[in-house]
Amino acid sequence: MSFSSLAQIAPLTGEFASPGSETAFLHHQQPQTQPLLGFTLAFCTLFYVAFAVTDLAALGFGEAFLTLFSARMVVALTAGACTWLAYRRPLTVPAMRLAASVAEAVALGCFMIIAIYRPAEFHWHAMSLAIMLMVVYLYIPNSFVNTLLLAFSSTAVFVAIALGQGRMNFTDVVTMSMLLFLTNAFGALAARRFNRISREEYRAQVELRHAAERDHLTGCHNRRYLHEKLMTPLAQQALCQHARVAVVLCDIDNFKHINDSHGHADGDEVIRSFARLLAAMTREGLDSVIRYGGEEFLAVLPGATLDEGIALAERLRSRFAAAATLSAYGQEHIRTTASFGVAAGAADMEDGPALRDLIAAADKLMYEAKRGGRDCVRAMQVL
Ligand SMILES: Nc1nc2c(ncn2[C@@H]2O[C@H](COP(=O)(O)OP(=O)(O)OP(=O)(O)O)[C@@H](O)[C@H]2O)c(=O)[nH]1
Repeated sequence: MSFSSLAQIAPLTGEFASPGSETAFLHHQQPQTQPLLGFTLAFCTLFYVAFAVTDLAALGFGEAFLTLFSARMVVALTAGACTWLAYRRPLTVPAMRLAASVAEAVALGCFMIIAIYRPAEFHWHAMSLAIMLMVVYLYIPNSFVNTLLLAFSSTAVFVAIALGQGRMNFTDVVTMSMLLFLTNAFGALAARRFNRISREEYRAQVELRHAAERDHLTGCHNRRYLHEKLMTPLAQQALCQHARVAVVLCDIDNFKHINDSHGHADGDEVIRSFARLLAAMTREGLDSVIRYGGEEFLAVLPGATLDEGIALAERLRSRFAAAATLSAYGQEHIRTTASFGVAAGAADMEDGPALRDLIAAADKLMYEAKRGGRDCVRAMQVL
């Protein structure tokens, strides 16, 4: 199944409907979103503090000014701490969202105090709130639901304060409420659009990577993946963490005969069923299964001993020989066998053999198995 069909985007939020896809996306975005959170909070904090000048102009120096200044300082400290965390610490996605939500809630909460202390300027406050809402919707990375809750609840509180103070006439309150509602509506639509576009872009990237690294017929990795992901010095270093490695090279027996007698479509079915068996018998996320040639497969088993490699090959051999593949049109059962070459060695960069040497050894062993009558396993420890 393709990633597109798995990773559906929810129409309401613009986020992936499946939590697994959403988490994978957020992890992928983390290196960009964390500095963005830090930058946006630092930038907004500067303005928040600078606007203390307007408190001074409106209230003069006194108790009310100092109260508002303290509120602005609380925002600066909270946002400052979150900025520091965003720049200095490798945050998890939930931690980053918590930091964003806390900073937003404190800033919007303190803004309500400012509105209460400066009731004569509600028109200006409404404009400031509209700008803050846009920042919340578009610049501070957070989940769509968190964003919506914070933005709508702060708007509701703000309108309630305006009504409670009774200094604005009814028409102004209605106009202001409608304008703020419009700000929220367009903010939410823009956030949803941004969510959708960034996820569609990510999905396209995953699909492209998948197409470049996978074999179309079986879904197994292809030779490009083997060379670019498993045989690089970096991959070899990662392999060294496992101390040892085994490889199993498998080749379906007399495959040309299957093609000749049943046709290529049935031949494809046999290849697919062998690939499914191999994928089911290897460890997901640790072993790599590669379609090495037409009817040849390679399994790379990090951490496996020679005996473990042989055990896997034997299990595969007996299961495949016993199983029958249903032909493409479901009319026949096709039976065949496979031959295996297993090579294992230490994954030590200095002294141990490289993956390339193990594959070459397994290849020779597989041909020995062919010469030995097929449907058998040949194995060797490569020092
Ligand atoms: N149906 C199908 N056939 C393929 C595919 N890739 C390669 N082949 C065929 O697989 C056959 C492999 O034949 P051979 O290399 O002679 O091997 P074999 O008949 O399995 O003989 P042994 O390996 O000696 O047991 C060739 O006829 C290829 O055309 C594929 O994707 N689908």
